[in-house]
Amino acid sequence: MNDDALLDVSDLSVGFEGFDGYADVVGGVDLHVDRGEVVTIVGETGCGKSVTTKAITGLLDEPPAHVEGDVEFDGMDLHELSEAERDDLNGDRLGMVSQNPLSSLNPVFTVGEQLTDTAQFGGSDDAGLLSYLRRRHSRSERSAARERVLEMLREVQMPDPEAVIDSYPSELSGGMRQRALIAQALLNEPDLLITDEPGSALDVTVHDRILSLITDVIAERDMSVLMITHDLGVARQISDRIYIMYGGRIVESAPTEEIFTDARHPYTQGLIASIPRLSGEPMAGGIDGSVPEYTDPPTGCRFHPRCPYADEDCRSTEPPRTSFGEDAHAVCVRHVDDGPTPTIAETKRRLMADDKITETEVDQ
Ligand SMILES: Nc1ncnc2c1ncn2[C@@H]1O[C@H](COP(=O)(O)OP(=O)(O)OP(=O)(O)O)[C@@H](O)[C@H]1O
Ligand code: NI
Repeated sequence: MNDDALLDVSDLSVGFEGFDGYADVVGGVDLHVDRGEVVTIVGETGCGKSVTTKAITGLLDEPPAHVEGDVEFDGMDLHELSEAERDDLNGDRLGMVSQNPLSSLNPVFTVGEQLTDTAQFGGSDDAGLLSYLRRRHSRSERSAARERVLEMLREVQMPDPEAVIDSYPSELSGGMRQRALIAQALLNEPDLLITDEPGSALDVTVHDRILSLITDVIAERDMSVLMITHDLGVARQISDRIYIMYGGRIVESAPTEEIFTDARHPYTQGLIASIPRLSGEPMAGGIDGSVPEYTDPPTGCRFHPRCPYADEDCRSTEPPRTSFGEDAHAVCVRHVDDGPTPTIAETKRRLMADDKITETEVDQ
């Protein structure tokens, strides 16, 4: 679809078998990240951002997950690769920083052992293979790799890197573990870095520091980045282009500034109206309601139960996708229909009016 695309995802869908039935989480996701481009996926908690990135990087167990669609990285179809080829790619050309550093670092090896393996052998986590590879490589190669790890730990501003390199993950604070993971992802100078809300599990100041670290390392490198965040303000600071996700669907995408000047989807507009800096007086509590139940999702447009413009069409039919220029689109019936065109001001007015109605109902 796009010659410049380093990562090209089309029609990705992910569901999970579970006790409550089949959860139809992600569907119809098309996205691309061009060479040198920084792209974010933004959406509320539970909207399917992590599931999307895990499906892209092959981190979901199938079953219970069912993944369909095409994922191409530099022209290679990722689903066609063997597990070994995939491991090679993952620690080498594709760096991943996950939302939960504890589950990504192995508790039984020191930070130095794990990162030095990554520096020498890429992304394999096969213990047998790793010990074989270690025996085959010389001590001088090992110590050169360790030196590289130390350098990278310094670059991510790890406090006391000489001590940290011989520590176990459990001996580090949450922020330090996150820094170790960022260092690991960058060790082999990946072409694409995928980061899933780095630091979101940490307290606000540590989170802010991790974000500013990520911003710095991105600025210093010519790599492509796919970053997940629930914070539109962060996306604005960092990215060239933004995808807005709701209920496992991409509902809008556009170059970053266009999202803020010309937001076209009522959900995007609601998110913008919730940011104090952008909207003057923000809507208290954001958009009313919560993300859908994936075992029984709303019919038609998944956003319709929360949308201040929803009508019968929205409840009964899948919304169409409308393009605006080359690189922007919105998935909302209002853009092909005669109804009111959503503007941020109008959406905010309606959402706040909805708030009031709910409050009165509660009072009674
Ligand atoms: N392994 C799994 N099995 C079943 N359901 C899952 C699994 N992983 C995720 N889900 C469900 O998929 C939905 C989307 O989850 P996901 O983690 O992608 O959200 P998110 O947008 O990353 O949210 P957050 O901002 O909180 O990280 C949730 O309802 C979640 O319960
Ligand atoms: Ni997530």
